[in-house]
Parts: sequence; structure tokens; C-alpha cells
Amino acid sequence: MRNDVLEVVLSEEEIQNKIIELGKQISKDYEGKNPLAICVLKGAVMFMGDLLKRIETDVEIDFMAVSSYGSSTESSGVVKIVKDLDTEVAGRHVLIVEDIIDSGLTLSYLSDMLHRRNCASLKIVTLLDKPHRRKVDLHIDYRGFEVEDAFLVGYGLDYGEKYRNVPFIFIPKPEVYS
Ligand SMILES: O=P(O)(O)OC[C@H]1O[C@H](OP(=O)(O)OP(=O)(O)O)[C@H](O)[C@@H]1O
Ligand code: HPA
Ligand SMILES: [Mg+2]
Repeated sequence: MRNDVLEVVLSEEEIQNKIIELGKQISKDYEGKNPLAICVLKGAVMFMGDLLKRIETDVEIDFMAVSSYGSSTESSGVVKIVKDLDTEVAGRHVLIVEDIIDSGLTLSYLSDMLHRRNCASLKIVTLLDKPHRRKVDLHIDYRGFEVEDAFLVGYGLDYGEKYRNVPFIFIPKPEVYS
């Protein structure tokens, strides 16, 4: 075990079992629809890879990179697009794949942008949801886990770009932030 873990919040097994469930539901809902899954980089990269393997219908993929946290644990409130999509979304069934929804600012910004580009439908799947932190109203179609109000890392989630490669999700010891 790593020595910077205060508490393991979700084990590798819990995460993977939940992804199997989400994959089944999404496969059923999108049967025959050829959806476009959009990974919100960088945090959603692990979840995207594991989830796609559990979706049984044909899916196309693309990536967007946005950033609002930088090396802080609080959203700056300004969503910066670092990389836009390569794919035309007009007329497509878009599924946004996110690791965590916290204030909701990132996804509210992205959803508005994709609606303006005239996608045929837009749904959101997130592995983690922190509903108590929400600053804007947001409809979430598929949710893995509701989590407590603590800054989490691992499985794609970072603090200052660290911990993304850890296969489980945890609360780090307080000294990590100092
Ligand atoms: O609901 P919000 O308060 O907007 O927070 C959620 C977003 O913040 C994180 O991304 P971040 O901006 O840290 O970029 P990263 O994915 O590259 O870490 C996370 O991956 C979500 O995209
Ligand atoms: O809890 C979190 N951890 C890492 N990144 C985040 N971005 C929003 N909330 C979080
Ligand atoms: Mg981050």
C-alpha cells in the first residue's frame, strides 16, 4: 500500500464492477445508434478506456481537453478548452464521459457548447458525483457513485498532475497538500 493514502474510497474491484453495470445499461440504451463517446481529458482517460470495453454496440470516440482546477483543489470557475474535438457532432448521439462532477461548471460549459453544435442527443456518464458541491444545475444520465465532499485522487483524478495512474480512488493524507 502507498504511504500517502489516508482512506481508500473505492477499490479497484468496486470501480470495475460498477463499470460493468454502466456498460450494460449504455449498451442497451444505444443499441443500433452508433454513438460518439467524448472523453473529457485528462481525468476521464482511465474510465473511458475501461467503460468502452464494456459497451457492446459500435461506438466512435473523440477527446476534449479542458481544465479549470490547475494545481488547486478548488475550481477556478473558468473552463479553459485546451483541445477541441476533431469530429463533427451535428446530428450525432453524443455521450460525454467524465470522471467526476463537482461544481458542475465543466460539464455545464461543455453541454452548452455541444448543444450549440446541434448534436442529435446528449447524455452524460460520470463515474463519480459530488452532488453537495454543485454550483449549477446539471442532469446526469448515468452515475457510477455518489461520493462525499472530499478531494479525491486516483484512477484518472489528480492533484497537481499526480496520482492519475493509481488503480483505486483515495483521500490523500493532509501533508500531500503542503
Ligand atoms: O464539476 P467541476 O467542478 O467542473 O469539476 C470536474 C472537472 O474537474 C476535473 O478536471 P480538471 O479541470 O482538474 O482537469 P483534468 O481532468 O485534466 O484533471 C475533473 O476531471 C472534471 O473534468
Ligand atoms: O475531488 C476531485 N479530485 C480531483 N479532481 C477534481 N476535480 C473536481 N473535483 C475533483
Ligand atoms: Mg484535475
